[in-house]
Amino acid sequence: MSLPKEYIAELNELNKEIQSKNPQDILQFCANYFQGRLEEQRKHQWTLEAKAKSAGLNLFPSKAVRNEEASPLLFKQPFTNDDPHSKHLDGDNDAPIAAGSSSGIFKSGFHVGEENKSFIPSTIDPISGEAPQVTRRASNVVQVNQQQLQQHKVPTAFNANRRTSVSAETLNPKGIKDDWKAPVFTKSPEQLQRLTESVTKNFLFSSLDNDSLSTVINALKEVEVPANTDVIKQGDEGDYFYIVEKGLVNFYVNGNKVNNSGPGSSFGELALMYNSPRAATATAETELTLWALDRLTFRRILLAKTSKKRQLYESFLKDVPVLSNLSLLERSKLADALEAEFFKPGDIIIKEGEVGENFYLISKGEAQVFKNTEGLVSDLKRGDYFGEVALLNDLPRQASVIAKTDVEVATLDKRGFQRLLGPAVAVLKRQDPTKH
Ligand SMILES: Nc1ncnc2c1ncn2[C@@H]1O[C@@H]2COP(=O)(O)O[C@H]2[C@H]1O
Ligand SMILES: Nc1ncnc2c1ncn2[C@@H]1O[C@@H]2COP(=O)(O)O[C@H]2[C@H]1O
Repeated sequence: MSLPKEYIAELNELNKEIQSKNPQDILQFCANYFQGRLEEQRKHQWTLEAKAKSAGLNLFPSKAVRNEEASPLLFKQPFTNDDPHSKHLDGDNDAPIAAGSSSGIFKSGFHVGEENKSFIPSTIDPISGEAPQVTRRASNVVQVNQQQLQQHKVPTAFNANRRTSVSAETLNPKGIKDDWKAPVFTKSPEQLQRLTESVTKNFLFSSLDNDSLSTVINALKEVEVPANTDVIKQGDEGDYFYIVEKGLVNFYVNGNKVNNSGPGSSFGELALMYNSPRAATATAETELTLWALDRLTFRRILLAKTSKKRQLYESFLKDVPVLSNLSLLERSKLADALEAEFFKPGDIIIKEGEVGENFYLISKGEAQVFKNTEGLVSDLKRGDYFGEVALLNDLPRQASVIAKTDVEVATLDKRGFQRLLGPAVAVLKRQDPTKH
């Protein structure tokens, strides 16, 4: 008997993931991977079912009596709800969405291409780890130290090799009622103003509608961290996601400095997204002002929103030839960062000589490339890309790109381009149209 096609396709994807991530704990990696795939598929199915239902169709008649409030999910979870591994002290029992602990989608600077890695100094963590005292500066500003941060870090017996936490509660698709309410930390007008500035600098928040944005802003808690303090320790369980308002943070993996980040950036998303141990130690180089978002609000609001985009773009990205070397996880992260833009026939999408800020993939329609000196140089269709030359070489736009029909593009800004295209960058460089 030959094996089912879908099974072979899944295994091929998994093999690619394993090749690119080279995980140490193969079984845990595979478990996470398949749990992520299962959840994606289940969510997709659930969305289809909900859409069909609103159109008066019943896609799955045998499930017609499903009790939505009690069980929003269409398929059975592989582990039961009372699986001991799904319990967290904060009552959060959300499930992972994908596998691996690689670079984040939310902060610039990780996931840099090979050529950028050489800029990262390899220094040893100089941090003493001594815990200063906790002081309260104002009722709604908490000054923390390691000891206090440690209090958030629940299971003390946390084991990196434990089975991934799984339960019936996932990202809670819209419309499903439950008792969860995001925390609210009252803020002064001055805090609100500072927070709004930090939040608007962070592209993660750009996809939020007004309600979600206000939920997140309410739920953020201001945290002051003294210099030389570990905000996150590699291997711990994830509790908070952080946005940096002021100061500098260094990241260390196995004692080696791998990265740093400053105001407007964010960190601590990987463990919350993938239910994996913290991938790095984050240490305050200077005194920090951070905004902390609890794990559940992060997953329920921020992650749920980005997942929508993921569903929208993932199948398109699979068919883009230049991205064929990207792993499933890399494609998911790219999908999260893409924004749709629409053009009418004759619209100038890119103008020769201007400064380049974006990279484009055509998801619908056709466009044409013109050079002032040569006229029409090429035609572009769905799956083609443009706008890479200026970004790769720090040059002005080398040609104009004009919509021939109605065009929809998926666009990525410069930071996303450098951070998220991974192995595709080498292909883009090889195919540079100005060098052929
Ligand atoms: N090179 C890196 N590898 C892993 N994590 C990094 C890196 N640079 C920055 N980080 C951040 O460090 C954080 C540590 O906690 P998380 O794993 O939750 O999320 C991680 C990322 O946000
Ligand atoms: N022959 C060509 N010369 C220059 N740009 C081209 C050519 N063919 C296609 N292009 C695309 O047109 C884009 C114009 O903006 P960029 O220079 O950023 O990137 C360019 C390429 O993606």
